[in-house]
Amino acid sequence: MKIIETVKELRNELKPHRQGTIGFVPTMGYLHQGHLSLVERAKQECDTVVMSIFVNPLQFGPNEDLDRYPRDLERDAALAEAAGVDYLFHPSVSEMYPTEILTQVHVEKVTERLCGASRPGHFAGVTTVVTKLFHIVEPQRAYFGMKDAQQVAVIEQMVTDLHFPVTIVPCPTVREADGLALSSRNVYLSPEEREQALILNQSLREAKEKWVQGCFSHADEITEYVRKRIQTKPLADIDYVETLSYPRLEPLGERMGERMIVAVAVRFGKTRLIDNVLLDGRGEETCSVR
Ligand SMILES: Nc1ncnc2c1ncn2[C@@H]1O[C@H](COP(=O)(O)OP(=O)(O)OP(=O)(O)O)[C@@H](O)[C@H]1O
Ligand SMILES: CC(C)(CO)[C@@H](O)C(=O)[O-]
Ligand code: BAL
Repeated sequence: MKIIETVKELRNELKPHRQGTIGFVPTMGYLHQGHLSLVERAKQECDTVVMSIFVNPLQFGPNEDLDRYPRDLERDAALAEAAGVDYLFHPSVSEMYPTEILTQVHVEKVTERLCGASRPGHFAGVTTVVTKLFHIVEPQRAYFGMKDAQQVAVIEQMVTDLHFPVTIVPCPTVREADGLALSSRNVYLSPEEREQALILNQSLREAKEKWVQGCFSHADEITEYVRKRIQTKPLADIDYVETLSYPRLEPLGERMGERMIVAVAVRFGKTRLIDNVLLDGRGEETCSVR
């Protein structure tokens, strides 16, 4: 595996690989099995696998955890290499943003709710950096986790609207044995917070079971069920619980959608965790976006 820090060098290195399929796994590092599952899938489908590790300042709000976001390049490089990554792109902030950036990519509507509402500017930061990365790597396939289901919907929309020649491959959320979705931010949790955070997956799973059994008559009932279950945990500070259509992420209110997502963001102390479940009759594992 080669570790590359500049755009120029990566473009040069990738030239001979352009005959085959290039698969791309963008990340912010501090790798875990969730990231590695994306690499595994890319290895199955592509000739060359590029992973980026870049903690993108543009997608963090002024009071968010940019400075304390966990970083460990040495450990990440060992994990990426063992997983079979061919090129690890790890640019500096000045390499990615050499001058003040005056061009940004904004996706409308699908960015209005959920994390788009609670993290203003976040998705413009994501779509802008992903556009830059796509232009640098020029992958045929790019791999994203459904833990960030809104991110998948937003990037799919961008790629469709702007004719990016890349296929977005959504991959299932990888969880700990007890159900907690793997996240780099889990390292911030105290043992007590971690224990109480299990309510996210528990309440979403229960909601899915009840939905399958026909216990809910409309979307708002599902939201209320999950909200009440999460509220039983004293350390849980709810940012949002919503049941929306997927991938358009439109409110359903007193209706049911054919394909819905129940998405949650909850703070435990200073740590904000997200999780979701798709209600589409086909199970979360299918997770195609369209
Ligand atoms: N548990 C997981 N299962 C599958 N994919 C995941 C998981 N966690 C993250 N990913 C995916 O890995 C890619 C990089 O995500 P990122 O580096 O932000 O990791 P993260 O652990 O989600 O970090 P954080 O939760 O702190 O935002 C994204 O496509 C994300 O959806
Ligand atoms: C896609 C991404 C790497 C863009 O910075 C980030 O949002 C992430 O890690 O999900
Ligand atoms: N996984 C999304 C990146 C972020 O939280 O900023």
